[in-house]
Amino acid sequence: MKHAIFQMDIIAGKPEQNRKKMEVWVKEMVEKENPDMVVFPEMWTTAYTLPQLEGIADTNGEPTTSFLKDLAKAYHINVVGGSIANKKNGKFYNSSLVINREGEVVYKYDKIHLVPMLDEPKYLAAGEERTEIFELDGIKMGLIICYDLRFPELARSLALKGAQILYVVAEWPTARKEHWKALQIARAIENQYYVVSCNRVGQYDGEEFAGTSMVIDPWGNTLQEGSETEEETLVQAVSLEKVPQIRKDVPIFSSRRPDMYE
Ligand SMILES: O=C(O)CCC(=O)C(=O)O
Repeated sequence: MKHAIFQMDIIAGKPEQNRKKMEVWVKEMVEKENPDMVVFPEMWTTAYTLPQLEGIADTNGEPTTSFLKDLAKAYHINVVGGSIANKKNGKFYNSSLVINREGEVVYKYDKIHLVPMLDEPKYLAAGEERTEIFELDGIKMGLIICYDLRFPELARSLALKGAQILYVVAEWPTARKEHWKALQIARAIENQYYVVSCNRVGQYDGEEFAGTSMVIDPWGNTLQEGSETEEETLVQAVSLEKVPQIRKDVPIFSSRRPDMYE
């Protein structure tokens, strides 16, 4: 499973321009790297322009869902579509979507942990649906959004449901960069799956974002790490045989004692 991860600098409040930028990037990537999967960051159509979402957020996932479905079909690639500001029933959500090579939406998720440090609870509604795993090219996967990374129960629940790769889409600030790295490595080691993340770079409203998108294997080795400041693409293939092997070598799932702590 070859990934192309777009560590993007987002044009604040300009969804059309960001979609255009994404389209150009996908076309280039497909020609150059022929990836199985492309991965985008959190809130990549608008950035954190939360007070101005009326008029620039999607409505019921549109137009971004159709845009990504067309891209997936045209280039026959899987798309972990980061997340977008999304208006539903009069409320704004931070919504993720995942699309397969046939252009079918295989997963939707509204961020359940809203981040107080970026004022999300003031402007957004929290998702109320439990996270689930999804499957692409026969591989079971999970997805979380940024602040969700701080809640190990969520990453563990996806491992227990069978995820072999955890995607983390983010706009994680530089101020807490060390947490970003350490938590991703911890989630990979404790769940013995791959962690593949996509964080934005650049600044908005005085906040600088940390880049440092990562691919971490189930042993906790960092296979790829993006720069802290530059817009760039990370390309990394992952081989899934490592997951059962490491789970056999260090059998934490059979050693667990949920009766003692749940
Ligand atoms: O938890 C953090 O420090 C950052 C979280 C965040 O920026 C987000 O969820 O968008």
